[in-house]
Amino acid sequence: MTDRLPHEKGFHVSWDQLHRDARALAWRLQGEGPDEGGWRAVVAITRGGMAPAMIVARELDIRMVDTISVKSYNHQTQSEPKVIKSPDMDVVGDGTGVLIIDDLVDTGKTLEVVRKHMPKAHIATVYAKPMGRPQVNTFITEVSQDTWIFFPWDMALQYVEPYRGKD
Ligand SMILES: O=P(O)(O)OC[C@H]1O[C@H](OP(=O)(O)OP(=O)(O)O)[C@H](O)[C@@H]1O
Ligand code: HPA
Ligand SMILES: [Mg+2]
Repeated sequence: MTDRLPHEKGFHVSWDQLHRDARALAWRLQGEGPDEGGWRAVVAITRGGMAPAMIVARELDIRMVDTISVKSYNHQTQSEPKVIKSPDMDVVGDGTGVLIIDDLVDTGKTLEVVRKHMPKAHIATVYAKPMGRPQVNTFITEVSQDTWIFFPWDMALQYVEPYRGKD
C-alpha cells in the first residue's frame, strides 16, 4: 500500500520465520479459550491472516475455520474500512470462543471494524506496531511504527552482485 510508505526500516520475514512465529502465537493462545473446550473457531482476516490462521488452527486442532474480508481505508475517497465478506454469523455469533487471526496490526483500523462485527472475539496477530496494539489481545513480535514488514508471499529470491564486483 504505497500511501503508507515511505518507512525508515524494513523487517523481512521468511516462510521459516513466519512458521515459527505463528506457532509461537498458537502456543501462547493454547488454554486461553473461554472454557475447557478451548477455542470454538478460527476466523482469518483475508488475505494476510490466512497463512498464520492455518498454522494456528493446525496447532490448536481447530477444524472450524472461516474468513472475514475488510476493504481498507482509501485516502482518495475518504471511505472508512468496511466488511465486504462476513464469516458465517450462525457459527461465530458475538465472537465468544472465537479466535480472529491476522498477520499484523499497523494503525488498528482493520481490527477496529472486525471487533465491532464480533465484539467478544479474541484478536491475535503475529506482528504488531504501537499504534495498533490496543486493538490486539495477543501478539508475538512488536516492530516500530516506521518499520515496514515484508512478508514472504510478497518477495522472491533474486541474484545479488558480489560486494567486490560493484565498483
Ligand atoms: O492496522 P491496519 O493499518 O488496518 O493495517 C493492517 C492490515 O493491513 C494489511 O492488510 P491489507 O489491507 O493490505 O490487505 P491484505 O491482507 O489482503 O494484503 C494487513 O494484512 C492487515 O490486515
Ligand atoms: O508493515 C506492513 N507490511 C505489510 N502490509 C502492511 N499493511 C499495513 N502495514 C503493513
Ligand atoms: Mg490484511
